Amino acid sequence: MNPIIRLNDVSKSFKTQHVLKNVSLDIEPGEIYGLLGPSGSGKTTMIKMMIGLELPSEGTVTFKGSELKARTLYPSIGYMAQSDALYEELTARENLEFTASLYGQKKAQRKQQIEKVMELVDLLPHLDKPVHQFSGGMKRRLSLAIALLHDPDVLFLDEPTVGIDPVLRKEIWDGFHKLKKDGRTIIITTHVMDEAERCDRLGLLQHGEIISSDTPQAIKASYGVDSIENVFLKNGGVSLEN
Ligand SMILES: Nc1ncnc2c1ncn2[C@@H]1O[C@H](COP(=O)(O)OP(=O)(O)OP(=O)(O)O)[C@@H](O)[C@H]1O
Repeated sequence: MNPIIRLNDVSKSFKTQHVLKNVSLDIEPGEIYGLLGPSGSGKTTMIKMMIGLELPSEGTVTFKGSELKARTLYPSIGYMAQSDALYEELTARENLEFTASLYGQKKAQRKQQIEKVMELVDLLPHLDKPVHQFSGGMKRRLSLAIALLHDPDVLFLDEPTVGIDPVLRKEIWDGFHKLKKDGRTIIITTHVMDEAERCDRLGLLQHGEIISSDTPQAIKASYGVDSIENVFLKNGGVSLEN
């Protein structure tokens, strides 16, 4: 099977700072792939390169076997950035309507799709509330709903559950697993250990390098530790959740 995304010997520098070094990675269709690493290890940079928002300094990135092209890429991906890009004065519905109009969704289809994604993130009762009245966690969930609105087959989620309590986080993860069952591919960055364990495979980033890319079980077994956190500690790193 061809990978959805392939990073081939990718390095990225900002001026003299080498953020990623010789990263090679395949993301397979239908998997939930987690990028895990300490703050500043390059997770966001890597996601941005996968969707063409940053260019590699060296190496290549391909999407479904071809070089990245906005025209083919953007209709099939959903991206949730680390900071919410919401219109605070508008209601949740108006924010969603605006995005749906950019994707050219028909009015009849829009209403149903808006309700479906708001249900998934447990915000349906707040559809007509202005966004400035939302809590931080509600804004994250609305951003996630926006990323899902055009039914993309590949989702890039940069710390989607920051500020979301554990109960709701579990519900959102149940939603991710439903999307996966539907055949979607999900690439997600996280600092949270219980989320890491819910991924099919993990890429562990440390000092700009992928130190491991495998299932959580296989990674723990190869380091002889009982938690992913301990893989970093054993590798001379720091705790991830502080
Ligand atoms: N546009 C940029 N210009 C200069 N430096 C940048 C730029 N984007 C990222 N960096 C630097 O690259 C490094 C990696 O940043 P990145 O945001 O990818 O890390 P991260 O692992 O996602 O961190 P966090 O978990 O804190 O979000 C950081 O030192 C950051 O300051």
